[in-house]
Amino acid sequence: MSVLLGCIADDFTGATDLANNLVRAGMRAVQTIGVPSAPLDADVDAVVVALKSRTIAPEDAIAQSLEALRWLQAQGARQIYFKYCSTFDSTPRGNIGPVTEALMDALGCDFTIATPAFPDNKRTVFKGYLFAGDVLLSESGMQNHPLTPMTDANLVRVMQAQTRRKVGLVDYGAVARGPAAIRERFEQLRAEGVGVAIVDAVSNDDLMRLGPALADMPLVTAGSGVAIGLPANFGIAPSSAASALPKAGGLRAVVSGSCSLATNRQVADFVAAGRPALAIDPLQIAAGIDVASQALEWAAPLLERGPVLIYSTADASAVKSVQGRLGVDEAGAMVERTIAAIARGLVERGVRQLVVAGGETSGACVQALGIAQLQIGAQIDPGVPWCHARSEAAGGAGLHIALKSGNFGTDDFFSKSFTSIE
Ligand SMILES: Nc1ncnc2c1ncn2[C@@H]1O[C@H](COP(=O)(O)OP(=O)(O)OP(=O)(O)O)[C@@H](O)[C@H]1O
Ligand SMILES: O=C(O)[C@@H](O)C(=O)CO
Repeated sequence: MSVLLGCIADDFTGATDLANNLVRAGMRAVQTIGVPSAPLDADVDAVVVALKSRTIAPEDAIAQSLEALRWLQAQGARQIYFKYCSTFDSTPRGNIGPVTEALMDALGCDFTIATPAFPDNKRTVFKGYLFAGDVLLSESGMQNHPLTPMTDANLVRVMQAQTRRKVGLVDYGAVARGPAAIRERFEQLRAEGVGVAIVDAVSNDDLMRLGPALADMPLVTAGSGVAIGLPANFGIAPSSAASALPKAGGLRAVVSGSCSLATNRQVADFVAAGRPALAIDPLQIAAGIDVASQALEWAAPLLERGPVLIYSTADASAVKSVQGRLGVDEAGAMVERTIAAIARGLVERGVRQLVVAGGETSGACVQALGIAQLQIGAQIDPGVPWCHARSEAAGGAGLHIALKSGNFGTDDFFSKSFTSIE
């Protein structure tokens, strides 16, 4: 079984986001948790290897990405896609630039693109400037991100600061004229010694015009948006069969460790609807209280009438205060461990439909659940599909799981997720 498109994603929810767009465009896709140790045993068109490499040391991100590349090549991948965040989360140290460069070297490729455009989630690129919603990236709140503050929206500058290859721009003029004009611009840039081209795109039509121009490129680097234009290059058309999953059953729950604005609204909406919800307090975890067991005891009698929500989600000032007392990394790790233990306990108690909010939180939960591979199903909201996976915590049985990026999803996401698979 040979895959067509081999993808490397720098975080878990981002991997699901990419796989979702591929499935919507007709590809059958699976997501692996880390680089598998054995050959793929699924008949699919695309594989997304999910790493947790966004904010680790650049040399570690390179090593993990190259290991993923080697595994994907061994599965026959004809084109490689490096997926990063639609808000281009990175610092001058990386990891977008260094990983791109290492993949280019390994593939012997002298030219690639970089575009985080994802119009379905209001990420657009114009004249090389990235917008999140109606404002420049650097005014969107991302300038205050604790790990990857994005203070410059000019992606040519941002990318140039993290790569030795020359960075150029395929601007909207070329993109609007279609694949031939885009290819012509690629050749012009290549002749000027450019190795990485930021590409403008403000709509899905732009991404569909970009797709054919990428058909012969060994490496594509992008957010998830560019993926919508690639399956057609392999003769694949959208089909609902690609997103078919086994029927969902079992108890329902949501766990959330995301403190993003969208997740805060989603928690408030769930609570306001009068549904059972329990907040967990990081300071109690730090005090040695067995918060996970208490949460599971609380949930047990409510699950039959579920869904229930267990969350550490809090607003920015509450998070800052906890971080001030416990330290940023320590607070994060403690909360992640606790939510992961809760997720495991819920599945051990019969939960088979689980929504997890937050990228880091999802990573911790998927690992605690003993999940190695996710089959991608139908979209709930842009960037977030239901997935199906075998889980050690379920005794090897399958469960449905949705991994939601912090800033994705409508306010009623937690309730509507479950009605969407009834
Ligand atoms: N109340 C809290 N106080 C301090 N830290 C918290 C609290 N709740 C969660 N955290 C930590 O904050 C981090 C949230 O990151 P996570 O990636 O899960 O969500 P996100 O940033 O909203 O999602 P994404 O990466 O998809 O945008 C985790 O490390 C989590 O453990
Ligand atoms: O591209 C995005 O915005 C998401 O898939 C993501 O990577 C969030 O961490």
